[in-house]
Amino acid sequence: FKNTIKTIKYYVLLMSGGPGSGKGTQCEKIVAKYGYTHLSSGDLLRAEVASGSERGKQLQAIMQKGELVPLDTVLDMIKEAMIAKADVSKGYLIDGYPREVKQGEEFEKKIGAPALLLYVDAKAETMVKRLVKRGETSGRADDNEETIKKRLDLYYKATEPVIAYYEKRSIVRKINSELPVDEVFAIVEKAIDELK
Ligand SMILES: Nc1ncnc2c1ncn2[C@H]1C[C@H](O)[C@@H](COP(=O)(O)OP(=O)(O)O)O1
Ligand SMILES: [Mg+2]
Repeated sequence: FKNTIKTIKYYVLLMSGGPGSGKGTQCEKIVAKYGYTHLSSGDLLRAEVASGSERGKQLQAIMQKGELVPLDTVLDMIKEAMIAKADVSKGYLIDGYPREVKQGEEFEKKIGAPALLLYVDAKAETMVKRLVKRGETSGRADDNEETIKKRLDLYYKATEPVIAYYEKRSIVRKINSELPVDEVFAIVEKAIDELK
């Protein structure tokens, strides 16, 4: 690659929040309005597996055993995807990463400091309700009540501390995601526009 990550001066926005809080829904609207490059760590991993590459095969083996994909692998994939879009990107929207404080620290070291963290916040009860409903049509194996409980536990244990970590730098904007989608987006827009 000709570009290094140093040439990437654009905004990095992190999208954080619990499972079912509405991250994906808001990301879609952000992309439509601002044209940012949307990178979802889960999508990147699944695409790598689907490509049949050597790394994809290794990832698949790890995931089949139910183990965690090494932190460096996920981060390298995000970084490569960022570099690949460096010439055309207006900014990056990173969805679902970092999942734990360690991942946030590594992100800083290898990529840089994000400009904003949108903390999409909904009550546990609301997230469960939305995921159960999403599970009726999503075809996602993890949208069932038992797995949802585990994902929520992991979120509160590992991911919420990430928000506290960035709060110290005052880049966190808390978004009330109990509201209807368009009202949530109005708050998101305000937070992004304040950056400019
Ligand atoms: N503000 C809102 N009000 C009502 N339903 C919402 C909502 N935001 C999202 N949803 C619905 C859409 C999905 O079926 C479900 C989960 O949303 P999602 O965007 O897929 O969440 P996430 O990506 O955070 O897991 O909830
Ligand atoms: Mg999502």
